[in-house]
Order: sequence, then C-alpha cells, then structure tokens
Amino acid sequence: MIEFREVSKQFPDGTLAVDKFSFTIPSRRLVVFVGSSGCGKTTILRMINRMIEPTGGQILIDGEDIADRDAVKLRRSIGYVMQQSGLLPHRKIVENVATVPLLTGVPKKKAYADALELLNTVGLDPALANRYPAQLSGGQQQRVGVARALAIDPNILLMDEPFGAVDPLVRAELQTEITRLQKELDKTVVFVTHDIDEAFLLGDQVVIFEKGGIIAQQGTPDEILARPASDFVAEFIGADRGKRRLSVSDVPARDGELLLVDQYGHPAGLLESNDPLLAGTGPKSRSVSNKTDQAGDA
Ligand SMILES: Nc1ncnc2c1ncn2[C@@H]1O[C@H](COP(=O)(O)OP(=O)(O)OP(=O)(O)O)[C@@H](O)[C@H]1O
Repeated sequence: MIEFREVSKQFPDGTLAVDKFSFTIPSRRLVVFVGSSGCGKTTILRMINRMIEPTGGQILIDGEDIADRDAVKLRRSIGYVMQQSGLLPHRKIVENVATVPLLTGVPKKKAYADALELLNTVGLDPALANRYPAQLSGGQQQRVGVARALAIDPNILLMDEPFGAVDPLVRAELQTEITRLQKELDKTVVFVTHDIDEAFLLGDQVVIFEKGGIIAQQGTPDEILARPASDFVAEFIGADRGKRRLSVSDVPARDGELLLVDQYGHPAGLLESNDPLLAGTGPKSRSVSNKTDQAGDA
C-alpha cells in the first residue's frame, strides 16, 4: 500500500507542481494516473521512489515513511519503466536486464539466468539476449525495459507513459501484456498516461488529475464513465461529446452477438446478446455506454 499524506512539491523556480496530494494506492492493483500535460502525474510518480523529493507531506509504503529509508536502496527496490526505454546502448540486452541485480550483489551467472527467464516472461525470445538495444524494435525495447524493471522482483512497478512512443498496434500488444503480467506477478503497478482510453483499459482504479496534482475524480473506469464527477471530468473522458455512446447496429452479427457502433456508425465492437444490459432490446432500440472501445472482448 502506498499512502500519500498531503504531499506537495514546489520546484526551486517556484512552480507548485503538486499541492497537498492525499491518496492511497492499494497493494496488488493497477492504478492509473491520467491527466493532461503538466498536471503533476510524473512528479507524483517520481516521489514514490524518491527520484524527486517532496517539499511537504509524507509518503508511506506499507506504513513506513519513505523519508526514513535509504534513497538509493529504495529506488533499487522499486521497478521503474519510462517512455524511452532508457536501456544502456553499449550493453547487450541480457546485461541491461541484469544491471541492478548485479549492482546489488547477485552473482553474474544467476543474474544472467534470471534475465533470460525474464525476457521470456515479457514475451521476448531469449535469443535476443545477445543483441544491443539498437538492434531491437521500439516495442521490443519497451519489453526489455519492463524485464529490467522486474529483475529486482519489486513489489511496486512505476510506469511513466511506457507505451507513448510505440505505434498503436504494438501499443495494444504491450497493454495486453502488462495487464497479464500484473495479474500473474501480483505487483502494485502505478501507471501514468495522458491517454484516457489507455487509463480505462488498464486501470483497476483510475485517478483523473487537474493541474497541481488535484484529483478531479477517482474510481473504477465504470464508476467514472457512469457518473463523471464534474464538467471537467465529463469533458476529459469525452462523455459530453457522446464519444463513447454506442448503439446496437441493425447489421446482423453472429448468433448470440450484437454489433455495436459509435455515433458515426463506425463499428465499435461486439456484445453478447444475452448480456443482461441488453435483455429485451432490439437493433437501434437503445444505446449503451461502453467502458472503452474494447467491446470486442465482451
Ligand atoms: N524540475 C522542474 N522545475 C520546475 N518545474 C518543473 C520541474 N519538473 C516539472 N515541473 C513543472 O511541474 C508541473 C508538473 O510537471 P509533471 O512533469 O509532473 O507533469 P505531468 O502531468 O507528468 O506532465 P506530462 O504528461 O507532460 O509529463 C509542470 O508545470 C512542470 O512544468
């Protein structure tokens, strides 16, 4: 559990990036921080591993104030993945993944064996281990970044727009992968994005920020979509533009399924027709608000 108690950050130039932020991140959940540029998401994330020191308030991990922990040890105990994978260009993939374990005294043979296993965990062919980062695609590099963050077997994984720089298809693959990994490995994941679709897709809990690290709303994706707390949230999630309002198409789908379309008539996904939401509805007879564009998974 990560607890923020009235945490503030004022930078030396006077910018108040975060103003008395209080929030609790439960263990073993994937929590997404989402908001437009400059609202303080990255600053909050980096205060968790003390890459940035708060100027006010307290952050506790499992009840312990992190200000009392050794900053370097704390940082090495928390996984961190950022937009540019940050891999060391002149080190092979296996060396990149094993960097922190080697620094913390894990014998080389074990660190390398673990690294190969981790490449497999994140869906990479261990045969890539002897390549250099530049010999991998952007998506593969991000997977290596995730493997490297997992190499210390952290309880907490911080992810700062990790998929921002990869193309949409690879991004979708990586999103699926991170959901799988979080469930499988049982980590607490704090994920930063400015993309509301990504937030709703990944988050068990989503926190929508306004400037200054102010929480505009927090809750499950369903709660936020069903009841936006303010005009700001409604606009941010696109609800007021009817962006997510889906209707049942009159184009027949396969047996037991209904084709959903958005307000422009574009296909948005399939819904099983025995879903209680749709009981008694016929084509175009009512519209439903869908959680994300992922209705195809329904
Ligand atoms: N080192 C710094 N010195 C001064 N101001 C800073 C510094 N780092 C960040 N800021 C400011 O603090 C505010 C919050 O920045 P932060 O990077 O946390 O926002 P963000 O929500 O992560 O934005 P983005 O999505 O663009 O990364 C911004 O106004 C930013 O300009």
